Amino acid sequence: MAERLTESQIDEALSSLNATLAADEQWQRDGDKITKTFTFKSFIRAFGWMSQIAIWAEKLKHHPEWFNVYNRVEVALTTHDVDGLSELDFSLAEKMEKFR
Ligand SMILES: C[C@H](O)[C@H](O)[C@H]1CNC2=NC(N)=NC(=O)C2=N1
Repeated sequence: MAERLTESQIDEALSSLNATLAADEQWQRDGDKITKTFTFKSFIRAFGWMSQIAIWAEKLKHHPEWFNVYNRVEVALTTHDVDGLSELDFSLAEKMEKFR
């Protein structure tokens, strides 16, 4: 089972996740979640990306909270099993960036 990360582990994981991302592309901390809004060229690009991520989510057994309107996908990652953030949230976030 996933383990709940401590505050300092979260700070470190978030810095590492954001290290290669532009200032306007950064993940944000929102309590027990990390969040980001992805914008694509079209709805079909957004939905194609969501389909790829859905397959990874099944593989990782870790699923995003997300909301899609047209070319925009608002993502929130959290680990319900530990009532907080775990390594899985950061692994899924990395996949999201990789397939972006
Ligand atoms: C048994 C199963 O792996 C768990 O219920 C998983 C499924 N997907 C999950 N996804 C997320 N985001 N948090 C969880 O705690 C979680 N738990």
